[in-house]
Amino acid sequence: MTMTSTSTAQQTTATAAATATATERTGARTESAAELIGGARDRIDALDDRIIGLVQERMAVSAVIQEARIGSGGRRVNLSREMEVLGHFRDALGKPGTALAMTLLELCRGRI
Ligand SMILES: O=C(O)C(=O)C[C@]1(C(=O)O)C=C[C@@H](O)C=C1
Repeated sequence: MTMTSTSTAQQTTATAAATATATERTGARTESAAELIGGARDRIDALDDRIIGLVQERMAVSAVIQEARIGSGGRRVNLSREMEVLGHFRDALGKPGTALAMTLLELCRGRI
């Protein structure tokens, strides 16, 4: 055997190492599944960046409303409006939607 040739045993070992790497990276047992998962994770990361940007935009708009209300002599919190927001998310996403909306409201106006 020359120094540059690769035995079947070495190839098998290399393939096993590649599969182990895919499993370590993604939990998948095949390289093709790991590639699909890697691409989908990139899409999720991009979606999460957009969601974070939308949450930050919502916080800024909410602050404008709260400052106008407080500046006019009113209170920061408007519970009837918060019930509408909670209902909107619950109708769209069910019970976890309510929890998500509560977290959004907490981010936008702090804890009551
Ligand atoms: O819609 C309002 O009046 C707001 O002040 C915005 C907002 C919200 O972030 O959705 C924040 C605080 C209020 O308690 C209710 C709702």
